[in-house]
Amino acid sequence: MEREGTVTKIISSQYTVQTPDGPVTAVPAGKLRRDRKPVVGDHVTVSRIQDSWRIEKIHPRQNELLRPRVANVDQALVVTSCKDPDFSQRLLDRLLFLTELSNIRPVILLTKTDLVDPGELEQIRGLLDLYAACGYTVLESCPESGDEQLAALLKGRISVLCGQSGAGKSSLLNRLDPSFHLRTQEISKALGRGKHTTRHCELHEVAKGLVADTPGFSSLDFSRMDLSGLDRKLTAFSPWTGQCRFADCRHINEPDCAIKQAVDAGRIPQGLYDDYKFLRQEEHNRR
Ligand SMILES: Nc1nc2c(ncn2[C@@H]2O[C@H](COP(=O)(O)OP(=O)(O)OP(=O)(O)O)[C@@H](O)[C@H]2O)c(=O)[nH]1
Ligand SMILES: [Zn+2]
Repeated sequence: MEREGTVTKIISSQYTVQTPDGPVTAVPAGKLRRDRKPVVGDHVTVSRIQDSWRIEKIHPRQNELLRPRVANVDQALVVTSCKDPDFSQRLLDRLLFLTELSNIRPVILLTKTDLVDPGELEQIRGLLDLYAACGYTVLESCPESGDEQLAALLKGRISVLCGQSGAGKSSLLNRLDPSFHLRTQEISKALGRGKHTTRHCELHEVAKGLVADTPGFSSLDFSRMDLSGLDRKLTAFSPWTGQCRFADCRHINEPDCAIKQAVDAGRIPQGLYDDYKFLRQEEHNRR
């Protein structure tokens, strides 16, 4: 008997695989133990041999996040608070860059809208409207709002959350599923495990989707990253890809740059472009 499923949890060599008939505990076939071990999020084929299940095959990965180790991430919820911590466009941009560099679709999720006065909220919403206009999905989540839109977005997908400490990641997941506990670095520090913890990430069912219990992109360090493909991966730039005069345009100082023209026309948020430019120049200076 064979089944298709998704790996949701790994404890030493025991893999929990969620199948349409429910979870099974499986052990990878010998060749998978040697070469390419399954990770959480992997779509696999399991077969039943007598009383035990074996993972026979790992299906090709659509993407793979290294920290936490999760494959086939459909989306990263970029949790951005209005206050405590203060709204930061620069941080938002950097998280968008990181998710898109990893071939993961970002969803911008604004939280703590109740903590700012109406004028400030209007300003933040106005800015995020520009992100929505250039292709990003933008949602708000707060205790009073109800989270139907967010639930619909999670359903049937694998999601990772990211965002500053205190931005409201665990709060919003707890609203959707009171049993959910997001693991944080603070917790592992408190337990004295430091950053070398080898505990695996686990996927939990929330709103009929799977959500990683460890936040992603905790490091905003771009210094060892290859940013050369960033412009082609950015949702905000994608309508203009290939329209610059030079095929290898970096969209910094080049003439007839379609990206710079789109920024000047207000089609790409100026701040997002400035943050892009800053990173590319920083990368250039390191060489
Ligand atoms: N007023 C208000 N407070 C909120 C809201 N969402 C979260 N909080 C509060 O903000 C604080 C931090 O929220 P958490 O959900 O723990 O934030 P987190 O992103 O999970 O933080 P880490 O665990 O440090 O990564 C908590 O005291 C929450 O009660 C909100 O929409 N409105
Ligand atoms: Zn250009």
